[in-house]
Amino acid sequence: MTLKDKQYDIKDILKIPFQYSPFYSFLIIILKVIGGIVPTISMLATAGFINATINKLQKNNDTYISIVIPLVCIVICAIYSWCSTQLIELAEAKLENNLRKTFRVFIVERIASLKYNYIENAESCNLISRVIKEPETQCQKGFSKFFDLVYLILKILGILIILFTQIWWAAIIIFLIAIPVFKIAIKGGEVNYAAYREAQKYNRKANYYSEVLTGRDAVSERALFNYSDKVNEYWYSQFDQSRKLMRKANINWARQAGLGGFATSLLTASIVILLIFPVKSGVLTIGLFISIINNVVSLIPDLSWELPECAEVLAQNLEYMKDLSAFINLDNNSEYLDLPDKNPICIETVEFKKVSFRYPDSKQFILNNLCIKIEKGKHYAFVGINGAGKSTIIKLLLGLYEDFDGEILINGISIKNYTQSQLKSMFSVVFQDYAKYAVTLKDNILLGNIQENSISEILNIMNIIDLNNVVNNLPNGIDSYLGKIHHNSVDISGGQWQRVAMARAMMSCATIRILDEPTASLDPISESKLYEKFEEISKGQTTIFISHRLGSTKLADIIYVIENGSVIEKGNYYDLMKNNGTYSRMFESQRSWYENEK
Ligand SMILES: Nc1ncnc2c1ncn2[C@@H]1O[C@H](COP(=O)(O)OP(=O)(O)OP(=O)(O)O)[C@@H](O)[C@H]1O
Repeated sequence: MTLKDKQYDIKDILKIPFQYSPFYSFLIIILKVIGGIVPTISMLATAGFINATINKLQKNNDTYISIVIPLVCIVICAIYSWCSTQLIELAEAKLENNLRKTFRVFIVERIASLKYNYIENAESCNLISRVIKEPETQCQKGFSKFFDLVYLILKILGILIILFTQIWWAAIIIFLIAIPVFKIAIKGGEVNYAAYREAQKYNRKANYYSEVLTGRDAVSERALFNYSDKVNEYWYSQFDQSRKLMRKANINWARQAGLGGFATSLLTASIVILLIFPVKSGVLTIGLFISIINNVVSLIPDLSWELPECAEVLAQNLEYMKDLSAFINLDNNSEYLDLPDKNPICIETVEFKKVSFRYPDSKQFILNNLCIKIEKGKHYAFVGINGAGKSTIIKLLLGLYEDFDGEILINGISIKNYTQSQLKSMFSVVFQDYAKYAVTLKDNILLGNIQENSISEILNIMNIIDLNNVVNNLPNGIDSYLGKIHHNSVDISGGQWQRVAMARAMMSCATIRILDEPTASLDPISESKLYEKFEEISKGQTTIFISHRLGSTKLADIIYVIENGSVIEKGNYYDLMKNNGTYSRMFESQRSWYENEK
């Protein structure tokens, strides 16, 4: 089941749980609606029981049955209240769990199908992090609070109707005071969510600094540079901003709720005193008087705390629905969820024809009339200073951004005419910031092609890429957990992680293999050797590699030198060295790195 692209509102707080977990949603409604009627029945039964008992004791003119029936009613009501509380808790937990298994999965899938630019944009990242933060709890809470509200309204109405039949003006005053209390609570809920929304921006940053301060990824640098105090200042500043925003909202809310509570308490105390007169004149029976006092007093927490809390949570939920609407309406493409095509198209040529590109929300062109041609079976290298646009070329090639000027042709056909599944099957990439998954070595490699589950293929790739030495030193071979999370897991070296990332990319049947400088933690000679290996195992295949260390580019058939998003030089190593241009100058400045290489 999916959610439609539309504006979500109060109706959807009810619809979504029904859509994903109809049984438990229905159970919660029934239990809460009956629960709302029970206090009125209990109130009447208590009054009947007291009156019948007084009659029996004082005048002996009542039968035992008239005592027993209301007593049984009181006991049944008490049992129902107890049992329904337990059942509701259970149903709410089940509902939340079902929403976690369905609704949350839908949201996660939706994130995976979002256009790439939203993932890199700070504003949409904030929106996504708000929407993905326990969506199942948000929905369950909104739904449950709505029916808590129904429960409270039924309970209050029951008491008010009985009170109305005895002293109508008291009922009307209570009713009138409930309206502003409710309105204040709704306003408070909106303000609180707005504060939460602002606070989340700071929380995201605080969480990041907290990870730097306590996480295992930065452990070595933390010890070396001893920067904890400095980063702690960054963390505290973000945390403090968030805390102040939430505290301000909470103080406002508590002040308003307190005022409502004070007014309600004062009013109910006056009503109780005023009820003494109808009792004295015989208009109100003692049984009903005691029962009304009991229930009117119970209205104090209901009106001053429970009702506002329901309204506040609902108001917050409505704001969440606005976020959900904004999130669902972000441009997405369900094709992004497709797995790579099992029969990849063989790429003969890829051509960038006068391609210009700027990132969304940015004015600066990163690629400027870029022209490059990639032909089957050749090895290419992209070189250039930081920020020249090399990785951006790869992002466009993968179809991550579609808004560019000029043409990108694959086998002479515009890239826009290929499906995501086809594009995914054409290229395998090892990125600069490749991931280190805390799963087994085998799964680390298998993630590169989850459709292929062949151990022999994994072993073959590990052999080609010289990972066997690594495996021999692992406690459970390829089933050993890597990283730092699991007990008994092994953290391998930077260079070994790079080989694992390369092995993962090689699991794909793609016809073009791309290395986007994943070798930063290797020294120049090791990098050069790794690229040699890469070339060797990719014989007959098309490869592109990006590197700042030019020793590795000697083997490339064609080197493109990129500057400001355009090609400024093109040729093989010998052509470019003869040219005496940018490449040759860069190469000479690095020559000493390779002098000892045999
Ligand atoms: N998502 C983005 N939004 C806006 N600008 C971006 C984005 N990603 C990259 N840029 C900018 O685009 C320019 C080119 O970046 P790119 O990563 O393509 O360079 P590069 O040549 O690969 O650099 P490096 O060698 O440092 O990896 C940089 O100025 C960078 O700041």
